Amino acid sequence: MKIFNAQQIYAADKFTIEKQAITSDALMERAAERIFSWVHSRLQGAKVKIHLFCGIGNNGGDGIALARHLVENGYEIAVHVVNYSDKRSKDFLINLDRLKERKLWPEFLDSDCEFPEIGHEDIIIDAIFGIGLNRAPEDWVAKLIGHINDSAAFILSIDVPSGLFLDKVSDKPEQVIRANHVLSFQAPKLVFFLPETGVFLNQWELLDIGLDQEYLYKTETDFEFIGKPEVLPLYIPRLKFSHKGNYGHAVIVGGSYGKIGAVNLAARACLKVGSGLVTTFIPECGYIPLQTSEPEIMVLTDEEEDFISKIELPSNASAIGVGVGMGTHEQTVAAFSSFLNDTKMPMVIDADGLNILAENKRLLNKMPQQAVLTPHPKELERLIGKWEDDFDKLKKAKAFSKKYDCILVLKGAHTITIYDGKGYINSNGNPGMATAGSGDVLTGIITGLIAQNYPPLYAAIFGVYLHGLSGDISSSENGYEAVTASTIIANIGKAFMELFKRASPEGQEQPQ
Ligand SMILES: NC(=O)C1=CN([C@@H]2O[C@H](COP(=O)(O)OP(=O)(O)OC[C@H]3O[C@@H](n4cnc5c(N)ncnc54)[C@H](OP(=O)(O)O)[C@@H]3O)[C@@H](O)[C@H]2O)[C@@H](O)CC1
Ligand SMILES: Nc1ncnc2c1ncn2[C@@H]1O[C@H](COP(=O)(O)OP(=O)(O)O)[C@@H](O)[C@H]1O
Ligand SMILES: [K+]
Repeated sequence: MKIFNAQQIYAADKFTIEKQAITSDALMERAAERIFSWVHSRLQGAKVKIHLFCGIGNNGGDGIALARHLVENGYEIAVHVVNYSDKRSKDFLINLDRLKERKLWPEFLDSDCEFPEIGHEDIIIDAIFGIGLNRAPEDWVAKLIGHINDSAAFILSIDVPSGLFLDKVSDKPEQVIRANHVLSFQAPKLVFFLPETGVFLNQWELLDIGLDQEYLYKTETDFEFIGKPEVLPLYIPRLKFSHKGNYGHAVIVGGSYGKIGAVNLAARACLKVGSGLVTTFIPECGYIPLQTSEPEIMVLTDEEEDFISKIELPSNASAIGVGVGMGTHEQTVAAFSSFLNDTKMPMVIDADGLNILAENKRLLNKMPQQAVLTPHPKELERLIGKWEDDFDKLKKAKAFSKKYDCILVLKGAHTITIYDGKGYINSNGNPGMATAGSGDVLTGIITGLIAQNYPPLYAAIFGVYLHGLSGDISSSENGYEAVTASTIIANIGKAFMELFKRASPEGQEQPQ
């Protein structure tokens, strides 16, 4: 699903109005009707007090139009207009008049007003600012936002939490609404997924307001939200008359004394995503534990007991995952360096592989084309340097990916895969996955997919989704705390099965 920026949304709005020959007020009415039916289907006329805080632009207009629907359906409401500017939008004014025609007079709040009392069981509709926010709110508006946040009432934000910019991080977090739920129009916003801005909302949902589909389809975006519909077409089916030779030979290079487990996890993940053959290349000390615990996995060893000093691959290797648990011994650095000189095979680089690259930046130019790098935030910082905020991070990551022709997988709650100027934002996964070794599993998954001939970008996008889905199945069975890297591996099979379930008319999923 595409993630549009504010300019693109405004353009879609304009295009839709022209093509459908409707007024902008009709589009606002559509938006308000969608919000109303969402609220009404949940509250079912409950006698709960609803405070609507409405700005004077179109976001406020949505709120005012919603107020009319609520009052016509018997809800107990209080409408507070946050009068932060004289420049009221046309559709705000149209809807204000309609409200007044129904004998409902909003309370106007300004810089020297008293803020309304809000009970902790009340509901707040936040329609102060939408995607038009372009500067920090004035002091009194910021204080009002603080007052709303402190109320402990349930906050439903319209389109975006008010005070949240779409293209930068607010330097004053207390000036942003902390929404329990956001009803956003048509498409998700990038800010829902970044660590510094996503914290302002618990959940989000989309409301279809009928923006022109052709326009949305044709408009190229910088970011895409990756769910099941996006990953399914990437899947490569297994063929009846195939044999293990058709599914590639994945090699995991890594491990050091005390960290052989990382290789074990990555290699098991390679197998579980369907790699035909899996070999590990590890220091001698890992031979017996790995060979005895994982009969399906072949083991090659370094001459050194505790670390890697010279990397050698099986002759028919088809993809390499390098770096997990590898350490940064100087002989390992030398081995990795000459390995990069000699090998142009598809490669996933993680953990100490990334740390070695960051310490020896000249090696970056030796990476094979479209190498997949899977840094967590600290590793990313070592590679691309410090960033000012999450938007700057994305900009720097895109520049890095372009410079070195690599695919960057920025791991986090919403992992973002970057390539060719575009970001693919993963939709699933959970905090249970913040556990030792879950990144090693991801490295194995992506390596195992590339070994089977998935193009590296698709392997990264598909692999990240599959990893998140396996993590979600793990937590749904055992809770967040009990998710371990091994349970994620154990659920990869179920994750594949889940991918091929389709929704039945009743909304229950069935196998395809
Ligand atoms: N296609 C869609 O998705 C549809 C979207 N719709 C809705 O429209 C919303 C966008 O509406 P909007 O453009 O009127 O902007 P909004 O956020 O209400 O701000 C109002 C104005 O405030 C100003 N301003 C900015 N910052 C400020 C500040 N700190 N302090 C004071 N003033 C400030 C700035 O004007 P300026 O003063 O800069 O000229 C700005 O224009 C969108 O989020 C959605 O809810 C639907 O109605 C239907 C279809
Ligand atoms: N809060 C979270 N929500 C979703 N996924 C998460 C969360 N925290 C971590 N993960 C995922 O878990 C993995 C952790 O990777 P990493 O930090 O490299 O772990 P390790 O080094 O222990 O293997 C990443 O794929 C990341 O996206
Ligand atoms: K809002």
